[in-house]
Amino acid sequence: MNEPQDTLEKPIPINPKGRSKSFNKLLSKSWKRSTSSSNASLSGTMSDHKKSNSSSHNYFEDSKASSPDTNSPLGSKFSKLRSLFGSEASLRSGSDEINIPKIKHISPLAPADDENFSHIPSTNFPKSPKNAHLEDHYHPYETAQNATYEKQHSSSSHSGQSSTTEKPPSSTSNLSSQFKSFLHVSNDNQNSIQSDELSNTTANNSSLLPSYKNVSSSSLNGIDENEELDEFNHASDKFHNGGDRAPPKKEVYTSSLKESSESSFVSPDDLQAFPSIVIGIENNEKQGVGSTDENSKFALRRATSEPENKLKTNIKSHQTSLDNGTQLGLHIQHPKGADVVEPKRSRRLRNKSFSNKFQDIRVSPQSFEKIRLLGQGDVGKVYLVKEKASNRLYALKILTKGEMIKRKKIKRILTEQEILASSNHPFIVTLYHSFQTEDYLYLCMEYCMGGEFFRALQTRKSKCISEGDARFYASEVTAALEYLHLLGFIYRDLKPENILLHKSGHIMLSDFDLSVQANDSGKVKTPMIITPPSSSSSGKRSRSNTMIDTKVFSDGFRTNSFVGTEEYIAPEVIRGNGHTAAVDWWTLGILIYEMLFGFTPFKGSNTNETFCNILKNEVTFPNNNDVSRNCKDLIKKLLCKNEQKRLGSKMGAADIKRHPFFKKVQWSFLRNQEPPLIPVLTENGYDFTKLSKNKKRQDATNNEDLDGENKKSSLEELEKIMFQERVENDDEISEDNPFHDFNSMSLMEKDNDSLIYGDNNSYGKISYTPNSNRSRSNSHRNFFKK
Ligand SMILES: Nc1ncnc2c1ncn2[C@@H]1O[C@H](COP(=O)(O)OP(=O)(O)OP(=O)(O)O)[C@@H](O)[C@H]1O
Repeated sequence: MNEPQDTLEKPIPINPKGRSKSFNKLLSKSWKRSTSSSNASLSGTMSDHKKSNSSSHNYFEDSKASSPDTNSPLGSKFSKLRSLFGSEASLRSGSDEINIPKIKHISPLAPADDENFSHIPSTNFPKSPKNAHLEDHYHPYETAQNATYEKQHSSSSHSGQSSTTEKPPSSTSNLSSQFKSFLHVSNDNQNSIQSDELSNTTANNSSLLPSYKNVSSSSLNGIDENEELDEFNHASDKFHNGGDRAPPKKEVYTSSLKESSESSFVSPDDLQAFPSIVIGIENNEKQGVGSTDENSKFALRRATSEPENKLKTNIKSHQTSLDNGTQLGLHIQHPKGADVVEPKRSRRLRNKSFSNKFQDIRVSPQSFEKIRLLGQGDVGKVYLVKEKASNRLYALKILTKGEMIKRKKIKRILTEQEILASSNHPFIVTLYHSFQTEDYLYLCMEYCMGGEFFRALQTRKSKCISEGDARFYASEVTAALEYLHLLGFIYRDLKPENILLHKSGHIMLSDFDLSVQANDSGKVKTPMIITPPSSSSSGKRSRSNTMIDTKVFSDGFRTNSFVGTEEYIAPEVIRGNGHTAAVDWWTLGILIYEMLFGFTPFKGSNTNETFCNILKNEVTFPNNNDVSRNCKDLIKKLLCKNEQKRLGSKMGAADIKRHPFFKKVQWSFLRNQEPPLIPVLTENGYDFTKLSKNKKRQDATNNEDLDGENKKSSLEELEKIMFQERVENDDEISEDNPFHDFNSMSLMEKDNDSLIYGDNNSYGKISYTPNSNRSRSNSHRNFFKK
């Protein structure tokens, strides 16, 4: 059944310096060091932060201190905060991101073709030692193809990319309601088209793409791949030049919720949105944690969330497709109609775009019992906890308010909450509760038992995986990014550390604190439904290949922040000319490369060298015949330094999904794919928390002034407070509180699939076992060979 554990490599402890952190965090830290002499402990209660008033003050010296609201019963409470940050208004609007001038020193490393850096001779660029041993991969055919493809791409110019400055997160209500409405329609229609897709996919694929076979074998057949790539490049040309675009007026969903009755029509032919109705293999028996039954399949069920009135209006029109879905064995939440009792929502929550999913807070810190520390970031810790009442396991992220104020991370957490709360996607971690106390913010999320995908990679001998397995993870990441882009968010921090593994082995994107909301104009944007040109002589449009232009949601948006993770950062971010959602497609290219080869393509011996390589070097591939031409072509197109020619820059995810590398992927059924490996909690596994103990120790437990015992008791003291403080309800938070926009709320749970606590497990050690249900063609064996 499973291959023995000893085929796994013991992961090497991560050198804290070896693996780069999200870059914005590095910059904030160095900037902070040069501007502040704070000696306050980096984590702790607000009283700790009182001590650091003088140093914190530096950050807000331009702000006018607001006088304490002596009339307010909450005045005294917030005086603690005020003493730290002066004007809360300036805090809320203040950018917490470091602008590019901070790193302008690297600009001489920019490529010679960039007009800003044309004076730098290219010979001055140090060669990455990593790249030095690599085969220079300039296959004449590929080079020619790339040239043709890029020429084709560049022919359709980018208009409307005006420069806008990044603004604090605003309500996404317009966009979100439109999108949710869109998704709602698409979900239902999705059901009706899925059966068609099932029967048509093979036919369509075979008509569009000449060969439909195992990629590992097709990789040996250069001719087939050349044809596919030719076809893709040719189709791209037609596609991007408006070739066979569906007429937008008639078939495109054009409206927000307000016009639900007339606007809910979308031709089933034209939809291939990612459905939020969950399809999957039902796991009727609830699995206890610690079950090591690798044959168990877990459905990734999500409650669909729709405003009740919308559901009622559309019940009739969608009943048929819902029924069709049921026949197909899909999990569909049938609306309860008249029985629905409106749950209580605070006034503030009612104004939020995600208010249909959440109700007033139902839990408090005391509702949870700490099991263990899962990890920690700059301003907080993530604990594995069990909810006392239900025995369910969750990951509870606890962030220290004072620390967030000092590090100007308030905007970050608001964005993170907004994204987690707005999302309803199988590959994005579910937020169950969020709340705040006097000193802390809490995000209670789905516990991703498999931990970081990065750790799973570390257990491979060569730290890499087979192409088939890389395709699996890349397709799930693409779907998650597509969804985020549709919501109007740019993720900006894709890397294996931020991809968590669900107990089922599917991915879960997490850590959205570097994300940005691209559509802050309040303008409702219209998703374009596009049908790519058919290669068949009949010219009949293929329904399974119909795509949505996700780029429309961030059109015209550019932001100048310097964010990302060193080895994953896109050239346009380094150049500082602003960047768009295309940065996410760059990072996807780096991720696929790292999955395949075990290292990133531009890593240098120091930050400057890495940036230089990113700006100057073309991606090269090790002499590795295991990787197909299609795969290399995809990576090259994603790692195109010119963001306007980069794959994904025209239609967003639709561009990527059409690439021949993904030709076998059935995008609507990603959740039904068998993951290459299943995480298992077992005493024979690895304790990754211990491995990463050097990572980001920023808190009181790392205070050099404390010895071992004192550190321990200091942490225990803090944890006591974290799990004891009283929840502050939304209405208790005054408007001048910097955390006013952080909602205390609970998900309206219809279907909670969280793990149940079992006390026979330490929850400390994880191993990854091959999925015996994954077919041979999915090459899980290769995964474990590596
Ligand atoms: N839902 C979850 N399930 C399981 N483990 C999690 C979950 N969320 C976070 N973790 C673990 O906690 C660690 C810290 O999470 P966090 O979101 O703070 O990310 P970070 O990037 O390390 O920190 P930062 O907040 O500074 O970005 C992660 O690296 C991960 O190992």
